[in-house]
Amino acid sequence: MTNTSGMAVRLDGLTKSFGAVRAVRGVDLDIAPGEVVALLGPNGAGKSTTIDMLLGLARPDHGSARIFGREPQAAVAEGLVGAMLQAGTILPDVTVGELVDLFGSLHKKPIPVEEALERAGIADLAKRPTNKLSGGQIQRVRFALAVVTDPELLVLDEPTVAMDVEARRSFWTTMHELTATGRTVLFATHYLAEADEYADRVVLMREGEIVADGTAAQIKSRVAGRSISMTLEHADLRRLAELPGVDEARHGRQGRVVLRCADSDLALRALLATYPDAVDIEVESVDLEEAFLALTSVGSTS
Ligand SMILES: Nc1ncnc2c1ncn2[C@@H]1O[C@H](COP(=O)(O)OP(=O)(O)OP(=O)(O)O)[C@@H](O)[C@H]1O
Repeated sequence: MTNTSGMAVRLDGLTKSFGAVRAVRGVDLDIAPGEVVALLGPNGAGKSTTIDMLLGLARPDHGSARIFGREPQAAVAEGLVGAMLQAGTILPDVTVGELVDLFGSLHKKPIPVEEALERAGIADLAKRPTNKLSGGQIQRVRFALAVVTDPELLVLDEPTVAMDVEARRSFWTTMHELTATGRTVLFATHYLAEADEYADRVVLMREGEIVADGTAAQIKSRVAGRSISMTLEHADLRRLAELPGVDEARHGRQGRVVLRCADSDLALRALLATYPDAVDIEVESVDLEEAFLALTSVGSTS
């Protein structure tokens, strides 16, 4: 049996430049077995370069990447890793079934082709020539190639990029079934909702560095905590802004008053003590999009 004890992924001081471009600047990241982690960041943040180094497709200038304690190439050769990358064409002049079979046969312990196609939701495409596929279907074939080796770790670079809403939903249903069996997943995405909904943990990158790492809820709360909105007659915004835990007070929609809070619990207690006539009170988290923009925009502090 394969020894897969220890961290599924361990990146230690990973650094890479392309000429003057410092693409990845000292990334440390541990991913435990069974975690589903989203790598989020704006264009050029260094996500693909990090993934390439993790898979042994690019050599770091400094630092190291390990998969279950092994060098990336060794882990890939052992079939411990399944990857779905954006780049790379799919072999033409074969059927989908033949392609997945060929790919599986290069590895030690492939699952049956039918099962890989089933897991990717393309059982009906087995006999389809690979040059007769839509963009979304090609993504699913890539996914079948990633799972046919029955890997412990799946690394997916923007897996749902060419899929419509329905295809995306069914893709994630399939992923859920896989992760329920304890597989580890690292996926890069631009869809914040996907990270929010499907990842146990979100790692935000900006300019080659990790700027936030936690559950989606923790990351949201990093950005100005929460907001409290209420109906309050004759509100004095200046005094409201001075309440403990409050950063800013403003008028919101439909005559409501909104407090942006660093500490919403503290602010709520102070609000109720000072303004008993505040009614219709709602406490809301900032959404991941606000947090993403705040934490990844150049010049923001983290
Ligand atoms: N082969 C290369 N040669 C030169 N510069 C590169 C190369 N690969 C990446 N870069 C640069 O390194 C930086 C990080 O790029 P990378 O592709 O890792 O970011 P990313 O977060 O994956 O972006 P995207 O979301 O657009 O895919 C960018 O400034 C990019 O232009």
